Amino acid sequence: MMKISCLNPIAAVGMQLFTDAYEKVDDFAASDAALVRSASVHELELPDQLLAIARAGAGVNNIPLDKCAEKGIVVFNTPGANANGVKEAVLAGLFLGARDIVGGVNWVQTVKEDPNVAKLVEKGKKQFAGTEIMGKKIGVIGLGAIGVLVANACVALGMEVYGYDPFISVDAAWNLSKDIKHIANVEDIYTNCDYITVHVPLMDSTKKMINADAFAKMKDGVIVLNFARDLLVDDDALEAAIAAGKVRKYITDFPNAKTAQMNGVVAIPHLGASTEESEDNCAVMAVKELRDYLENGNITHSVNYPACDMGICKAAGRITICHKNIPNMLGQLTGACAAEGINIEDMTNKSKGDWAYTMMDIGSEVSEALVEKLAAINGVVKVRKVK
Ligand SMILES: NC(=O)C1=CN([C@@H]2O[C@H](COP(=O)(O)OP(=O)(O)OC[C@H]3O[C@@H](n4cnc5c(N)ncnc54)[C@H](O)[C@@H]3O)[C@@H](O)[C@H]2O)C=CC1
Ligand SMILES: O=C(O)C(=O)COP(=O)(O)O
Repeated sequence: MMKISCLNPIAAVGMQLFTDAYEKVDDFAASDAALVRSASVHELELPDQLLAIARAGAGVNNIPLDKCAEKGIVVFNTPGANANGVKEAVLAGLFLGARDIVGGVNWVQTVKEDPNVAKLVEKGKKQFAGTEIMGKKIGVIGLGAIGVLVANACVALGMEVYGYDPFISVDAAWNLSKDIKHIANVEDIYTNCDYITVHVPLMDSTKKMINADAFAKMKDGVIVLNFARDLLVDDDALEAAIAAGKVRKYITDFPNAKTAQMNGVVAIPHLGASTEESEDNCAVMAVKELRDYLENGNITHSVNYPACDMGICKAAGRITICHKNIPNMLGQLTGACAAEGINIEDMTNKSKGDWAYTMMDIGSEVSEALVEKLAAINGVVKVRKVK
């Protein structure tokens, strides 16, 4: 029986997809596969028997991807499954930025006991007035699942939309409204836009991408939205930019010890994906990915191993191998089969960066001897008898 642990609560509609062949356990150390949302896996010891981790969500900066790859642990995420939830939260953020709705709502609480509250409201409201969104320029940095939805929604709101993503996927490009201005140099977003919203993953290359240089180029009174990850923004530079009046408001779904205390910051408690729909979508997609990997060895939406799909095994046996993407691996893998007198009926080999994955359907049952031979090859990190 496969043991599954959850490092965060995962929506029931997903968990129900596990059959009787699975057992839910509390102990990560005892699990064959794990599901996670935002909990950090970095500090956890990765157990030897762990085959896969599925992130029910998009961002995988809470998972040690390289460490997992080295142990043959395939990490999945659920691209796009919570994108609409985040888009709607970003739209809420836009409206919270345009007028001081948060300040106004908080102020009403301070005068709510006054019998003249209705009159006070009319007198006091001007301090919370703002601007309209229609006709303003917004720059969307990162045009993936979320960025595309945000950009298109902003077009529908009557905004002038600038989109920047040097690595945009073909799918995302197809889905982008033709009214969006394609920006080749992110500086054009900084210098032109009234609103800037960031939708890129947190990686070494994007850490603190919104820094003092970026703020310096922005228009005075710009509103910056960050529904991606706190570390994309340099907090010290942000504080200075707010103090200087450069940034009118910073709307973030990722408050931290510094930004939560800053004036001019609207701090939302990471609600982007916290909708029933997003939670259900992510859980269902994550559990389906895990099951297909555990039961068939197929990989869909992995972030550290290549996509690889041979459907359901119709041969006598199926064996899968996680290995380094280095020369002569295939020769050695097939050689090991030949040495055992095994006929390979079908096979697939794919690579992604430093790592590769091979699936072999063979004409006989997978023997222990074959597993041992394959596992002994230099560069092989995990061998699994799937059938
Ligand atoms: N607030 C929340 O609850 C949520 C936040 N997120 C965050 O949003 C991020 C984006 O999510 P998705 O759109 O689903 O991911 P995605 O992978 O579909 O899109 C990310 C896009 O960023 C682009 N990109 C990468 N580096 C870039 C750079 N330097 N400049 C411009 N573009 C760059 C990529 O080409 C890709 O198109 C996630 O990585 C996560 O950190 C995601 C879901 C929920
Ligand atoms: O999917 C993401 O990247 C998110 O940030 C959502 O996080 P959550 O699943 O709500 O803890």
